[in-house]
Amino acid sequence: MRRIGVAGAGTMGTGVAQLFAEHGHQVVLLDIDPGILDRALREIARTVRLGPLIRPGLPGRDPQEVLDRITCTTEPGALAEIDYLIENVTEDWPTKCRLYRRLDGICPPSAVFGVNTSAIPITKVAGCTGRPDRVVGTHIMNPAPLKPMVEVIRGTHTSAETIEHTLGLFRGVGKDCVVVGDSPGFVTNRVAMLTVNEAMFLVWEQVASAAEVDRLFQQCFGHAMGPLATADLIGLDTVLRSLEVLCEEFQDPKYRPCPLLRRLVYAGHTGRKAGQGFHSYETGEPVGQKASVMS
Ligand SMILES: NC(=O)c1ccc[n+]([C@@H]2O[C@H](COP(=O)([O-])OP(=O)(O)OC[C@H]3O[C@@H](n4cnc5c(N)ncnc54)[C@H](O)[C@@H]3O)[C@@H](O)[C@H]2O)c1
Repeated sequence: MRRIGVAGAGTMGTGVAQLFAEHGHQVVLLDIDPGILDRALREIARTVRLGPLIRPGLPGRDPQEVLDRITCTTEPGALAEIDYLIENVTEDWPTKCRLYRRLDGICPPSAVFGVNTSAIPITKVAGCTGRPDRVVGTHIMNPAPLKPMVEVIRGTHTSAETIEHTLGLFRGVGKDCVVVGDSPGFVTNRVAMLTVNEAMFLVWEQVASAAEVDRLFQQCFGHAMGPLATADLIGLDTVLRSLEVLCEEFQDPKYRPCPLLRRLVYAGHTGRKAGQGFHSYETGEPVGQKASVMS
């Protein structure tokens, strides 16, 4: 059993806290917003309760036992005794850098910092700390309790010991890992963000509707979800920020975000978490409706 600090209780932090608490770890869950922490606990209770339906074959768990392992806080000082941090705050460089500088002075020097970013280089994050050898990319897929693979990113200074420690931690919660080198977007998002952005341009140019684009990917290529439903699941605000990071880091306009993506984010239609993105989720399931801001 380890003490895991989880920073950020949004889409990713909620799933990461659940994953570690379900496997018997003590979790300290940090966010700046108490309302988001309350929502995270409600969501974890709901998902654990539905576990046997969502994950057939896996043992059912008692939601209260899982919740009892999670301590919520808005105070970074509560992470003073953790063994391992998994950071999932907003994909915004000043926000992440400020938090790493603060936590570097709070968390034990031996603690490893796992960076769950979509695109920011791990070596850049490590530069905000005095422990660059103990900073490693832990790109966890969404939803964290369900996806079997973690992309582990070795920054310039990440030590072999930190990589081994990280692989052991994730294997212990049932995840497989692939270790890759450092690059903006790593392997997965350097490719995936281009794909989802190009799919958005197809809708923007009225070549096809969002539902048609997704159906083609599902039925021609056998993908479980099309690129626009995937973008909705990630969160369109996070997709936009990730494309901006890729554009800035590579200085390559091929990553310029589609104007339709910006418009949806400005309208608050950030995808599944908002009930509306490229698809509508008001009934709990995508129906492939056109968002009004698209026309
Ligand atoms: N959504 C995905 O599918 C996905 C997948 C892998 C990685 N990521 C990465 O994970 C990170 C979080 O993404 P998300 O989708 O969960 O975003 P989100 O917007 O749902 O959640 C971010 C949370 O961070 C909190 N936060 C902001 N500043 C904070 C601070 N200083 N201290 C503590 N909490 C703070 C916010 O209140 C919010 O609850 C991003 O870096 C993103 O790129 C996202």
